[in-house]
Amino acid sequence: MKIALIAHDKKKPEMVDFAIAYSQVLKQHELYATGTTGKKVMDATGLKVHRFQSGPLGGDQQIGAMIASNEMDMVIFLRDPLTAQPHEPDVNALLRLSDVYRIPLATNLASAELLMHALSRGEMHWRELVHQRQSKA
Ligand SMILES: O=C(CO)COP(=O)(O)O
Repeated sequence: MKIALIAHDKKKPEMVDFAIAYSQVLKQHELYATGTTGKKVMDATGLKVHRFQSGPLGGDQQIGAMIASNEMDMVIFLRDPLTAQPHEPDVNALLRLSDVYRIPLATNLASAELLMHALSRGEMHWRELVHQRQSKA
């Protein structure tokens, strides 16, 4: 599965703790991230992460583009609901596209943990069926 990891600045420590706690699950998947989040996760865990631009410089949009081509299977986006972001339209676009394409999306730590448990129980296999159907179309 392709999993996107994104965290706003005040949520980055939470993302790092999350990635450490679930590194055994995450290491079995292809990880993508916005620039700074990806660097922090890689430095803390040693996990391989494909890094896009930083969020304010277009990283959310790059991940959004993957969602729009059905190439992203899960999004963990620890967003900060208490701080205004200069790139709010990009953030909203990413959340919107996740809903358009029915991509499992967690916007806080509690939901992110539920998605990790679902992933380890094999409850995300339906995404492979989506990919198979797409490649036949
Ligand atoms: O701003 C972000 C998401 O909207 C995150 O970007 P960074 O990971 O580069 O800080």
